[in-house]
Amino acid sequence: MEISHSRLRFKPKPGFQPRESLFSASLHSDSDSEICEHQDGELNTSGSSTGLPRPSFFSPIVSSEFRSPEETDDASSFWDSGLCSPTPGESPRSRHQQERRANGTTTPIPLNLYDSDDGGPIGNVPQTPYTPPHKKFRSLRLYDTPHTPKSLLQKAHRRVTKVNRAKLGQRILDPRGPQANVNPFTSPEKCLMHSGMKRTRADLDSSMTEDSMDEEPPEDLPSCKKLALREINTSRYNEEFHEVCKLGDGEFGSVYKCVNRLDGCSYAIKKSKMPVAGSAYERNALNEVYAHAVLGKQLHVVRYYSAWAENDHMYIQNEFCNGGSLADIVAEHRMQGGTEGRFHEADLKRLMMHLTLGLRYIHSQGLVHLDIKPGNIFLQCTKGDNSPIRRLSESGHESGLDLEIPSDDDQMDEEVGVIYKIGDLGHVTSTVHPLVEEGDCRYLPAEILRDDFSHLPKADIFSLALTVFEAGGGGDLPKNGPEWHSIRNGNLPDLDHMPPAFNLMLKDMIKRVPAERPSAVMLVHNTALCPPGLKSKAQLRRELNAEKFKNEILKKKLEEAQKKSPLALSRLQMLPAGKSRLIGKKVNRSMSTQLF
Ligand SMILES: Nc1ncnc2c1ncn2[C@@H]1O[C@H](COP(=O)(O)OP(=O)(O)OP(=O)(O)O)[C@@H](O)[C@H]1O
Repeated sequence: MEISHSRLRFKPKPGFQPRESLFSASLHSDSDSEICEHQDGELNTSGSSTGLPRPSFFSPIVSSEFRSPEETDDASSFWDSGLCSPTPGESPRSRHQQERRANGTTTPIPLNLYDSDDGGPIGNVPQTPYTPPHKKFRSLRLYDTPHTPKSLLQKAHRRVTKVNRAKLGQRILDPRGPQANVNPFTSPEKCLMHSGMKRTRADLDSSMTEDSMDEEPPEDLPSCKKLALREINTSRYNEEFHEVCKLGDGEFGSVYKCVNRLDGCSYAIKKSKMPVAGSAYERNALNEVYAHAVLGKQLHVVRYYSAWAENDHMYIQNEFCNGGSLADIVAEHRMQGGTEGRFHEADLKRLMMHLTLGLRYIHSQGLVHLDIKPGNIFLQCTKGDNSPIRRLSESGHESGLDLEIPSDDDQMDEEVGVIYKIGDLGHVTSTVHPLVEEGDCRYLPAEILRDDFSHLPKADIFSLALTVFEAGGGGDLPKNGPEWHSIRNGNLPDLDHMPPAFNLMLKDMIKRVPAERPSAVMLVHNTALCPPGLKSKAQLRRELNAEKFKNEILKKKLEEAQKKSPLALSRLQMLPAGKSRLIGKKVNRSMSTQLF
């Protein structure tokens, strides 16, 4: 199977005009916005290989006239980094994908294209040059996110009051356009609460489809179109956070450890490397925010606090994971080599269980992650040693089978040791109407490349197996070639330090036929992860509660019986169990006998 070709699926609307060429009309000629359409609405962007020019509507061009020096630097460093071509008209994402593909680190990405800004009809964008965000827009922020600290809400409220409450009120009630985003991943109930009106799952699902994203919403429903980021620019980063250090760089953003000036807690704040407002990245960045807002409440998913747009950059405030990423640990292990160069049995089982619980939660919300890999797994080390490596080798070697099975209701403070968390939700999509952007090809199952999205949760299961295999010392995973295909045909070498049941479970998880792979729910109960007799704290707590409940019921029954007939009961209580009467058994009524 050929796995390195590039396709971008695109459904042009009648009267389509590339947005970038519209808002940067003063800077670029029309030739920049040439689009080459193939049959079936497929666009070929790999201009170099086909001789076809690339489309320009992904170009994240923001007029430098309107950028601050800092922004200009950020943008130019992005160009310099080689992640994106400064050539007008070239898609930064497609260019990056080409590079990753050249390095063999990714597979073709059938990216569904929309208007880069609001997913809606592009033709209704006023044909005026791009104007910088007006001051009054600063007062609008993503204040309705579930985890925004109260103080920020109050602060935002105060600012709103200062600006002009009456005017803003008019804006919020303005029927012409959206005043707050509608999260496409929220459940119908939440959306109902948000909108104050009834919406069915079908309504919501349809809001995720390509076509409906381009349609005008019905009059009585809140618009699913997005507020452009530049409309909700605010200034929070320096005002509310003290930047401690850079934690790392990703494809789209840099992540910084920051301390909130008010609550004194550390957070990981991801800042997009380049201005995303109006670019192809805006959709991706918003997708990550939507997913985090819906999923960030589970112990094994990196927690989300808030997100905002600042200088057209996207900022996402997440839980700070003090143990770094699993990829860092795997890299360290490799350097150590030998038997030290891998997770030991207990650690590997723990890793598998935590990630399975995270996936079980994500899948239960009707969503899939689609980019499970060591680089997207983060470690939280609680109580004591902050060094995950030391902690891991200690628990693996000395404490034997240190397996606890945390459940959703387990509290963080009860956990000692390492907690694994699923992060980087940029690829998350709905299972009902998926908009699939493929993740890292090393962890990707073959069916995704065939555009078979009928069992998306099983794609996560496949990636999880390979992630665990790598952490268990399975070695570098192939990016393509015969080995890549061999794994997709169900051939995974055994991890020699793991029991046969565990190796069998990994093999089940990578089965060729996705439907035959176990679900996350099944994995949680797999005896290879949860041996019989080994009960989690939560399980023990549940059983204890059930016994307490039974006791309460028995007590009540006893009290009632005592009230009804205290004498009879006391007699009964005195009788030995199983025997009603010792004297006069065969006589219908008791008789008193006179001895003298
Ligand atoms: N919550 C976090 N806590 C601690 N460190 C983090 C956190 N999130 C990210 N990092 C660090 O920042 C680096 C980059 O983050 P991340 O991978 O999420 O960025 P990205 O732009 O989404 O990358 P990509 O899309 O290429 O996977 C990570 O490798 C990790 O070291």
